[in-house]
Amino acid sequence: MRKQIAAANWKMNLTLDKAEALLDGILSENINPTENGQVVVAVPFPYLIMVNEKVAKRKGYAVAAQNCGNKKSGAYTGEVSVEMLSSIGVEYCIVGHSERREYYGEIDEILQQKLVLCLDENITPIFCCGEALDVREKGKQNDFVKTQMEKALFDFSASELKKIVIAYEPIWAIGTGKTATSEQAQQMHAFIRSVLAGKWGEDVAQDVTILYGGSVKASNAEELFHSPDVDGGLVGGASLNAAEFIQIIKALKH
Ligand SMILES: O=C[C@H](O)COP(=O)(O)O
Repeated sequence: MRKQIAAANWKMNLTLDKAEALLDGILSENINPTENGQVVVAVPFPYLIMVNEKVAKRKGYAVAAQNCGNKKSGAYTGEVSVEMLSSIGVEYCIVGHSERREYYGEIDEILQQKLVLCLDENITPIFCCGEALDVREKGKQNDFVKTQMEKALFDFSASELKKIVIAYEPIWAIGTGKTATSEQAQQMHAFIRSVLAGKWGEDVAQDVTILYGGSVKASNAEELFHSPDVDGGLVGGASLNAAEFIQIIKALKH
């Protein structure tokens, strides 16, 4: 079975004391994900070391950055390089979240540079794609997501592509409480997998973990995650509550 991932994205929330308390709460239940299961906690840069120290001891848990610089190193004030992330033990990095695309002007070329740097440093990128409401209302969501994939992913070889996790996050479902139905999620995930198969072949497509993100919560996680092409979730708001996120971890396919 492909890797099944419950990924928390804390976004720009929590002070250090609250971040520590939340993490301790998440770790308190001692859930060991199955062989194919992985819990990833994507936290603000200042908390990466603290979180990594706690999760490194736990099988099946890993820390993620929410972003990284698109240059290797140098005079880029305020940026954090992939090499720095790697040097402190970060294993995953979110790339191309819609909030980065929308508020920080991250265009496809920048995202592709970040993906290359992550793969060079053996950090698993979680590449986000997904359409806005107006695109879905026009029925153009498949074309839109395929174009995002073509622009950011299509230059990679099959072996590189297999190291990337994809997160489908319809923008209209992020932080809105309006979750895609499990049918909508499954349809898009199957479509994404068919795009991967068309470019790299069916075997490669079957190996790629595709997460769903957008108002995942304890009450809908199991239904979403049990769709055949949904391999877990990238969870924002509900990951800020330990009890909710623990239920989401438990909802991963076994
Ligand atoms: O990265 C997470 C997504 O943006 C989903 O956020 P949300 O669960 O608050 O809707």
